[in-house]
Amino acid sequence: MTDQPLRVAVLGGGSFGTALASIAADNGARVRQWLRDPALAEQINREHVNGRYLPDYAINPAVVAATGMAEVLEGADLVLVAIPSKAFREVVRQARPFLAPQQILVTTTKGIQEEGFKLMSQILEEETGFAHIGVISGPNLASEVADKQLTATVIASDDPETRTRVQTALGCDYFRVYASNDRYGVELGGALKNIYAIAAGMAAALGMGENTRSMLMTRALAEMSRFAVAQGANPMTFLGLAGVGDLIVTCSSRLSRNYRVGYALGEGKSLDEAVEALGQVAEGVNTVRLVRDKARAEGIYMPLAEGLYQVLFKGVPAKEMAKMLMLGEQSSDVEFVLAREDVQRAHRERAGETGGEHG
Ligand SMILES: NC(=O)c1ccc[n+]([C@@H]2O[C@H](COP(=O)([O-])OP(=O)(O)OC[C@H]3O[C@@H](n4cnc5c(N)ncnc54)[C@H](O)[C@@H]3O)[C@@H](O)[C@H]2O)c1
Ligand SMILES: O=P(O)(O)OC[C@H](O)CO
Repeated sequence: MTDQPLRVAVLGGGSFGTALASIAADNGARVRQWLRDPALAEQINREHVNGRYLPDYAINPAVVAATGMAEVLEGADLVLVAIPSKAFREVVRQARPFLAPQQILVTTTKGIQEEGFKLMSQILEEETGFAHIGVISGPNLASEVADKQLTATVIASDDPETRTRVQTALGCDYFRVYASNDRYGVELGGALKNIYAIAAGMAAALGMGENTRSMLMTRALAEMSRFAVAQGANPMTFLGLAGVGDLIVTCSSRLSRNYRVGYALGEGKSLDEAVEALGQVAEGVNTVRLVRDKARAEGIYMPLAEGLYQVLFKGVPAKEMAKMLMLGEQSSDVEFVLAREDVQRAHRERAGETGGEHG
């Protein structure tokens, strides 16, 4: 009896979906990719290039693209869903009639659904009720993955079969796949870092230096962890690839779409102009609004998210906001070591002793 190759289906014809499809094919899987645009599907099949999203990289010729859900999903062992958050549920619903419970369903999408503040793996679970559900997230700029630059990612699932099958399907000599059982933390990290990538792009366009970038990234990590703890997630996950790893790459690279939107805003473009010039989805624009609203509703201190919200949606100039943030509370460096409340209490006590002298 011969071993059947793994059968992988990728939903989405964007840059990351395409890069992952090519890796799976490099590893010997039978790969089918679903996308909406018949001309792009034809180009992938004929020229082995995705001219719209990854024009400069060759795709493994074994990847077969198609616009029919049924033919792509038929017999698939592993389904990777790489669709922007706004269309994610709609596409999963389209796929649902062709899915089966033994399949492994994995999201790569770093975004949040507004209704119910749902992460994409929660949507996979709600729409299918299947047991094998996971999340891929990490410092993974798609064009670098397509260029076979040495890269690492995380597969997060509480299901060991999902973790090991994805590690086998995608792990190779240029792409390492580390495992986590904190699906919520890994997924939340991927969504939250997009907010701070916009801020980092903005800071770069305003000519701010390396100290500023380092402060921004580190305070972003503190803010992300604070939010995660409030949502019941394990903040330790943010020490890994899907937390600090992804934060570093997305806050440092012009290859990041979120960083580029921030950069355009820092150059004085309006949000509409910045998004239009990008021509792709920067998930952070929507995420900042959702996270800021949730933080306010739940009383979570998130000055960076609030400041960015004011710049993006309320017309506050980015430079003004940076100045205001520098005059905000000087709280604890690492809140797991020294609680923020302890710093605040010490300031209040000192102010009481000195009759309000600045602490
Ligand atoms: N691009 C990256 O570097 C990268 C890296 C890691 C993770 N991700 C995440 O993976 C997800 C997918 O990213 P991507 O870069 O592959 O693609 P993308 O976000 O640019 O778009 C994905 C694809 O979805 C399609 N699409 C959009 N709306 C649709 C709809 N209503 N119905 C059907 N298809 C629709 C687009 O046509 C495109 O082919 C993103 O949400 C992103 O957060 C991206
Ligand atoms: O292009 P972005 O900003 O969506 O970021 C891409 C990836 O998330 C980087 O890991």
